[in-house]
Amino acid sequence: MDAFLKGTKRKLSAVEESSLDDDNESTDVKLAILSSLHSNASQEVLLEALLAHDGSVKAASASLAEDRSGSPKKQRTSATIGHQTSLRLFASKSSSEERPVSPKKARPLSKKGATLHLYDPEDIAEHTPCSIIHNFLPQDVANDLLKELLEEANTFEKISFKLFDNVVQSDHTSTFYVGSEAEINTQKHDYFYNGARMTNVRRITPQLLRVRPRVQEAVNKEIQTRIKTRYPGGQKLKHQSLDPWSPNCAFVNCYDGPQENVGYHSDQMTYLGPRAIIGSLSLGVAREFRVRRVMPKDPESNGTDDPDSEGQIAIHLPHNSLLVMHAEMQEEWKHSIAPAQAIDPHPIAGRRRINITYRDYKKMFHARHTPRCKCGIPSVLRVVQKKKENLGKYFWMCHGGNVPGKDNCSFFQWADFDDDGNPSWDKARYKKATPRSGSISSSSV
Ligand SMILES: O=C(O)CCC(=O)C(=O)O
Ligand SMILES: [Fe+2]
Repeated sequence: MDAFLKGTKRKLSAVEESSLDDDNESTDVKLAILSSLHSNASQEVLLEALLAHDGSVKAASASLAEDRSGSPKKQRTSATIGHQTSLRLFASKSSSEERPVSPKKARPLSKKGATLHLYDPEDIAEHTPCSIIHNFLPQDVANDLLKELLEEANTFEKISFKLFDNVVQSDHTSTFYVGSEAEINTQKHDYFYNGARMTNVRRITPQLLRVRPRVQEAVNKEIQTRIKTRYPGGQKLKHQSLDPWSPNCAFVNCYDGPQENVGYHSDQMTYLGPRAIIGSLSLGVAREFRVRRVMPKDPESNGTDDPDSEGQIAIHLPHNSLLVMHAEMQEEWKHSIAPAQAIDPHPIAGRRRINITYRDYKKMFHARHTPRCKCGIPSVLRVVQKKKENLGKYFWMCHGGNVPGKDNCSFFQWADFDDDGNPSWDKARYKKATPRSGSISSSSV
């Protein structure tokens, strides 16, 4: 998982109205400001509000004030899963065949500060960067996989990741599965996540292996449907790979009880390449997956843009559903698993939800090929999401500073991929260099 948001440390100054928009403040300062404005709220609630509003103290504060005034539409935690309904019931004419457009062009239905709940696969495909298949596996296959992973999950670990300036533990547990003993070794030695090596890597289990071809086939079909019906001109996106999606590893998460959650983030593209596609299978307790578009900042706006101006969309993920995160997801949207107020216990899993994200680690993005920073470790691949000037440009940067007690070496380099996402060091496949001029400091991304 990627680091969520970042800020540079500065000494706490007086709490002023003007500091509400200061993106450079550290989390501690932001929390202190929020705490002074909402003295009854716990640190946890304040941090959640800050996360939900992309680090904007002003937006977080407004939403906390609204919560306090009892507005029902501003619930931070989700209630138990609702009924299957479709937005199409309310629309006069809405069919994906009639309108082959990118979701970018579709009128946003979600509104600032509100959550739009979607259940229907067509609604989800139309309004989010995802598609979903309900009742994906034959019942016995889904149950066998669930039972196997519940057993595995007894020894999963919490992972540390960087949230603003603080390294925190996510409260849910997870483990990473790869294909062979040799791959376990390379994962443990060559690959870096949040500036450090991963220790908890396991060999893929029989049931994960059994299900993989079905996921592969379904995701490749969904990708083609997406391209034909949703992308401009029926063409794949720029930097999207031409290769069929071929998952070779799986990240498995376990959420035990309604409160275990994961905050808004984009997944790391470092070893998947740009326009990464992920097949995400949900088993056990149904939970809410939330997505929201990352809104770029207009340099003219003097920081008055609201990152939450489109609101968020909740996709309900019942047992045995396959969610495909399509090529626009990691660059243009963020996602989270929201804490729930209540859950419906599952007959096999009880309070637990298992999530498997099948991923396609690309050969040419192996950590031995990707640029190294001055710390001597493979750098992290990111994309400009906020500043309009360089929006959508990819870059490599040092993530060594995510390790407690270590600093970033400030390595920064624009990434160079061709239209099909091949990196420039892949001499056999890379087609044309995209001209990039001038040098730029990481502060302008
Ligand atoms: O649990 C889920 O459905 C999503 C998990 C996730 O976002 C991740 O592993 O990066
Ligand atoms: Fe994720």
